[in-house]
Amino acid sequence: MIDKNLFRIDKTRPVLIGLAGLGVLQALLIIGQAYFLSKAISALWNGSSVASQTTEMGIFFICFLLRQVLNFLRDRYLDSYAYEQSKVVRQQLLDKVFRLGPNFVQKEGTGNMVTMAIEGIAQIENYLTLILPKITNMMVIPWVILIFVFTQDIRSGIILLLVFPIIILFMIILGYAARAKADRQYEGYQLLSNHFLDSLRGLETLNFLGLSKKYEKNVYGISEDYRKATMSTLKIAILSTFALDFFTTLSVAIVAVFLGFKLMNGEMMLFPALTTLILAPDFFLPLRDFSSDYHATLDGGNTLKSIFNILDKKEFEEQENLSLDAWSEADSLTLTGLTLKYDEEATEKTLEDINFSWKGYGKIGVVGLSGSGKSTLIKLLGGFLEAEEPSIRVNSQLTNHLRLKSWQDQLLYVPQDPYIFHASLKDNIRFYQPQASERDILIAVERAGLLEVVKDLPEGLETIIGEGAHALSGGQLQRVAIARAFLDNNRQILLFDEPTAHLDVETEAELKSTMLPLFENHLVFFATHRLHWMKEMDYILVMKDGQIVEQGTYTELRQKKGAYHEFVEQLKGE
Ligand SMILES: Nc1ncnc2c1ncn2[C@@H]1O[C@H](COP(=O)(O)OP(=O)(O)OP(=O)(O)O)[C@@H](O)[C@H]1O
Repeated sequence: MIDKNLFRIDKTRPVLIGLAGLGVLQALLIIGQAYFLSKAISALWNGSSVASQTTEMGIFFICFLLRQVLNFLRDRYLDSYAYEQSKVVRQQLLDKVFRLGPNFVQKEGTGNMVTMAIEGIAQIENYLTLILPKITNMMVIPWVILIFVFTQDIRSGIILLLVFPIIILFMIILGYAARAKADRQYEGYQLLSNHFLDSLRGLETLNFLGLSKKYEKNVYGISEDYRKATMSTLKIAILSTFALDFFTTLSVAIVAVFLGFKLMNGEMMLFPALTTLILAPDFFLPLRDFSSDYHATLDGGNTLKSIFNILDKKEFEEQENLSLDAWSEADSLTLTGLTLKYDEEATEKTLEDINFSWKGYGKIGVVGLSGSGKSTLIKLLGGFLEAEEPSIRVNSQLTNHLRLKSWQDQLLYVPQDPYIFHASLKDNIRFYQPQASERDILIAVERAGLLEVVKDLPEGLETIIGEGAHALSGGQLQRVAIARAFLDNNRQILLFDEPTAHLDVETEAELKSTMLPLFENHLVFFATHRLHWMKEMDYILVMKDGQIVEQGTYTELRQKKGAYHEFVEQLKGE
């Protein structure tokens, strides 16, 4: 009955034990309330004066007050416990997502990850505050009350005992139905999050293609499905509350009827009958509480399950930490028979039998048709992806991925579509070098051909760019990423993935003359379709269908008239 995932949250066990102890205390107070109230009423019934019952009434009120105080303190503690623990879960989720890398987020869907980390965590907080006390109350309070009822009237005790499993059975049946519905609802919710973000991101394209109306209907359709799934979960929730209320009320009524008969036949005194009758609804109350909140907690339970599924995902294998000082002429990188799949279940390998070796500094061009695996190779070198077997050797260390601190500390990666943070242009440029001076930033800006752009910006370098702020063109964004590279000369390994794809020929030519000196005394991997860069490269890798089909210097490849030559001809023909 208890969600196993709860035990993966820190301190759940001691909290549950503490709550169980509180449950016993609560049950004793409930009994105290019923006992002293019945005592006072039966004494009054038997003709005693009100003044003579002040002690009983006083104890009744003390029990009542203590219950409220206990509930208040418990809720306060649980609020802060749930808040702290959900914060921990969020942190664990974010840490894990960072370790799993961008490919994981792409697979799961950014929208889904964002809602999971924001709204999902709020649902977990709600789940923890509701579910923990309800479970413990349900497991403790009815049994303490039942023992007491048996001491007062065995027949009433038997009735309560018999009805309890029937109600539990109903709860289980309806709970399963509700869970199935809630699972569907959660799937709908994930789909909706991803779809909504996807549509927002693609708004420009959709508008351009005249498809925005169609997509609007699509988003509407998905949100309608989600609404229907929610309503159908609610129907089950309402049905189960009704069923539970019906059964408990009926059972209390049966107890009352039997007690009434006994009273009329003179087989029982008013005091025990009244105590039993007052306690009967309290016997069922924890069950009703649990059931009425059960549905409200299903979302939280589902999110917790999804987050733990992510936390259990296999990470890049731990490697002995590579100790690599600044990359130098003496260092070497070797890939031997390297294969890679994006998805473990996929049958096709994205990179296959990659063999390549390099020592020291150098400029390595990576060319190939679209989809040939250039970006994948660059991502592997950036430590975002993992090879199937340990087939990467950095100096003497063999590894299957390059997510190694001393490698990544030297890395500078300029992707096809660089990410620009919502921050000033200046902060975006000095991303790898937060301490860089204004003067150095301006030099980098000039070398990246951004000077004119900076002059046109309303607040120059201080202009806030990125989402929700001043928008830059694709080419300008790429130049911001290149300026980052100009600014940080300490990073020895430079990875470029189509860094000039969005630039016009003139701007690219200008940039090329400033970028090439930057490549000196660095290890550079430069993936591109623009073949004029290849003349400047020391070595070229030609990729096709995930394999390096040819490699060598520019002159060697030109003379060979093999795959590179074919590729050049193919591009000319396009
Ligand atoms: N995140 C991903 N998950 C699964 N498959 C992927 C992913 N990214 C790329 N692929 C697949 O891997 C193969 C190689 O893609 P890659 O992006 O490396 O090619 P590329 O040569 O860089 O192409 P382009 O020049 O168009 O950027 C393609 O078949 C692509 O569909």
